[in-house]
Amino acid sequence: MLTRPDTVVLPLPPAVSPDRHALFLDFDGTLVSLVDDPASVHADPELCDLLAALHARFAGRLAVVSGRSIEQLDAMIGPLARVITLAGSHGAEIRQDGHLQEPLRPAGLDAAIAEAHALAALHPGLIVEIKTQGVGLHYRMQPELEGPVRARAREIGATHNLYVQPGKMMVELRGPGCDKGDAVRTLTGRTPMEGSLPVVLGDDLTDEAALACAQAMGGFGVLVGAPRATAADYGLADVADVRAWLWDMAKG
Ligand SMILES: O=P(O)(O)OC[C@H]1O[C@H](O[C@H]2O[C@H](CO)[C@@H](O)[C@H](O)[C@H]2O)[C@H](O)[C@@H](O)[C@@H]1O
Repeated sequence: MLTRPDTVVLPLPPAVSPDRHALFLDFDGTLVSLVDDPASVHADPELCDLLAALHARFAGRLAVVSGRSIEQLDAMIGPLARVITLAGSHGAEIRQDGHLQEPLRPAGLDAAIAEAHALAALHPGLIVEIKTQGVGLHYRMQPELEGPVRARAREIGATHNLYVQPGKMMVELRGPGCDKGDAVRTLTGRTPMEGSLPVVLGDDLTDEAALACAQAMGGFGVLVGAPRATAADYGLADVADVRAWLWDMAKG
């Protein structure tokens, strides 16, 4: 539920404690800045150092919870991705201690990918992003395509029984039935996060389920970016502020 109206400037988050809290961090727009081409994103050395420091300080009570697939997170983050807990594909995939939990690939996904490519063939600025559980249509380079692309995505989703996931300058077709809040609930029910209060940082609509979950479980959510309707209690302005706040938490 979006409990905060879109005009409210949220306060800065309080400090969190490794003894009481678990950290759930969104990736794009929270840990790394948004760019035109989703395939060009990678975790820079400072971000890898930060995640490693948080993983150590919070004794494993850290997860990256992303709309990206775990396959993509592995490629973007590198070897450290094998060490930290990951929830990918908007909560559908979870990997912890080397154990991967993933649903079946959605039945209609290959047909949806073919239709996404057919649409992109008509619009050179449209990027098709193929993921293990979904397909994204990115119009950041041609924002005027938002209306028609979202309309076509709704048609493709209805035809192939796929959930239409809106995002920033993109829309995705993915398997239905899970969200990032489910991933937060699942992980906080397991060692080493069991009993911890979840703290969720995220910027996009897909993060709202996790932000609401954190608040409902006695933790809190932090919205990254400009004020908007949100379930988060706190806010940070941008990726640089997120990293600075997280470094403070990592150093204690
Ligand atoms: O949950 P996240 O980790 O934030 O993933 C959400 C989506 O992020 C990516 O798209 C966004 O970042 C792109 C690269 O900066 C940008 O071009 C795009 O406009 C943003 O929406 C990713 O490509 C998607 O697959 C994720 O679902």
